[in-house]
Amino acid sequence: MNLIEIRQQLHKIPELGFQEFKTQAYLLNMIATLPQHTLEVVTWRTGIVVKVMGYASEKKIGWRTDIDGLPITENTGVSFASEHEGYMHACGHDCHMTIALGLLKKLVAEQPKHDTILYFQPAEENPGGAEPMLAWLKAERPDLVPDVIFAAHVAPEYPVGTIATKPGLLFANTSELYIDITSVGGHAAFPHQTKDASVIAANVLLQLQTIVARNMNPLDSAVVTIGKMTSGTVQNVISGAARLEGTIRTTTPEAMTRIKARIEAICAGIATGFECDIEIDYGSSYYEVNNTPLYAEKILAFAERFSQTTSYECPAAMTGEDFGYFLKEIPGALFWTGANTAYGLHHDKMCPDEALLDVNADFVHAFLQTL
Ligand SMILES: CC(=O)N[C@@H](CCC[C@H](N)C(=O)O)C(=O)O
Repeated sequence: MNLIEIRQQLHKIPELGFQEFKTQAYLLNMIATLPQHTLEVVTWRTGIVVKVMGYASEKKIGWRTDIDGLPITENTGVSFASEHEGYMHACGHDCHMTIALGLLKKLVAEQPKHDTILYFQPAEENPGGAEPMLAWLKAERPDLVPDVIFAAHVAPEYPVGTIATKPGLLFANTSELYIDITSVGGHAAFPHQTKDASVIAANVLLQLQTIVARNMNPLDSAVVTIGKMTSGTVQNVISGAARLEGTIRTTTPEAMTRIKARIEAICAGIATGFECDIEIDYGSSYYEVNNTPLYAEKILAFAERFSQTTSYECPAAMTGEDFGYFLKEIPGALFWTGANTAYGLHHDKMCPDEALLDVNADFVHAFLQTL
């Protein structure tokens, strides 16, 4: 089966974090079709670790792919659209898995010098699979912890063959943010008997906007975004409950701590002022993706030499990636790879150019041999 067919089959079965049962079964089946004499395959929850034994190994080289989808209803119109209503591979993880399978096929066909370990990691979007997967590896299978590790992420805005990364910080620290307001609802005509949760939520939303504008050094980038706000039930009832859902992004862990302290102070002040109850939950948080300079530079230099790619030293972005937890403990780097699609990540029409699959399987295979 060629890589385009594999990607299209994976695209049909997106599943949420730690529920990637069909995806895991599909990947295990594909891995089972390969000659097994150099392979060791182990599973961890819905993830898979595949070790390819090197012929004269002096180190363990890791390649990580994420495997989960998003709760988005697909609107691409492609013939191989998601068969799971309400779910979509809108962040390119179907492409990431296919590149990893293409890489594995090459490693089996041509045994590498060094042990090469592929990590099919669940739950990148939510709630985060990298941190618990690495903890399990360290506790139960330290022999499968790599000495160096790499990963790629599709980049809609770049042409296929563009390999973009940078030394140091590439992606932000992230934290989800959920704020629940509980107050007193009632009849729309008797506001004096209520404490309107919609008005309180509006105050919280506006005061949150002061954090980046007034509490952060303008030379430090940060984001506080509320992406979803819900309140009330019907037009003539004053709401007694509201919920704000968002995300925080920072370029340092210290800035994340500062922002959270400000959110808590603002919510405490509003709760006192409006006589209501406000609960904050930070959901899942990811550590920054901080590339080891040596390896980011190696990727860029190799992409410049390799016949199918060009290199671009890109700026950091406020996206998040739980691959940051691997890089917190293990040297390595993540790079963007061009996907040439008009729609951005997490868009319901995001549709990567499948030419990227073979280019990246070839590129990653050739790059890992240089280490
Ligand atoms: C590459 C990418 O788009 N990553 C996601 C990671 C989500 C982190 C978490 N669920 C959050 O929303 O904070 C991103 O949104 O950057």
